[in-house]
Amino acid sequence: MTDRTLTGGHMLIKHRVVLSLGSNLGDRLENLQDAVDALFDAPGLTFLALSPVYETAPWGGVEQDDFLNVVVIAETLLTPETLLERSQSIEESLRRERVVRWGPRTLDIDIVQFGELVSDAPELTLPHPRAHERAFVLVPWALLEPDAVLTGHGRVADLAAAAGEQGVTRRDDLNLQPPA
Ligand SMILES: Nc1ncnc2c1ncn2[C@@H]1O[C@H](COP(=O)(O)OP(=O)(O)OP(=O)(O)O)[C@@H](O)[C@H]1O
Ligand SMILES: Nc1nc2c(c(=O)[nH]1)N=C(CO)CN2
Repeated sequence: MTDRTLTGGHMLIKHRVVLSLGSNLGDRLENLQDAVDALFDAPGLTFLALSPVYETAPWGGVEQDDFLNVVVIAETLLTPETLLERSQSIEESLRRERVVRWGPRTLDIDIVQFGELVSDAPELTLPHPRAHERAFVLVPWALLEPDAVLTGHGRVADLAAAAGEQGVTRRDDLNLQPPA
């Protein structure tokens, strides 16, 4: 969904973005809450929806603790690069450690989809190259927007069904507040 706004002679394009947040180190719920708050603290990102919290088995073959994952949907006039910088500085401020690929982390923010942009740049691949096979992304996203399409892969609810819900448990006892 794309909307164009004329501001000071510049054409700004509003994109709908889907973000995946995960944590499996420290106070996982607090890490997610801090990340949700920080994402929307600075201007340029408008909150649309937050999924319930899911507890998820680690994906990727590294033996580690279970994650808490959520999906956030927003609208933005930021460029993809600026949104990535914002996400990475939030990860750093939560002292995220990246020792092992796909290993434990206090916070991970992935840009799953940015409008319908497609990019194969290694710094920012869009849509996220592994989102279509990750139940921890697809199941929460499908709950918010079953009919959304993951660009190049199809309907999110169908992809979630194909990925299976095994290892993905909705935790209604864990509450995140939407950003203020
Ligand atoms: N869509 C994207 N969202 C976030 N980061 C991305 C994306 N595409 C490429 N990257 C790049 O991936 C790099 C490594 O990211 P990171 O360490 O978070 O990987 P990971 O979380 O271990 O694995 P994964 O990317 O499979 O979730 C980041 O520095 C970033 O530049
Ligand atoms: N369940 C789950 N597994 C993961 C996750 C995550 O957020 N949730 N993030 C990873 C980093 O890429 C690797 N594996």
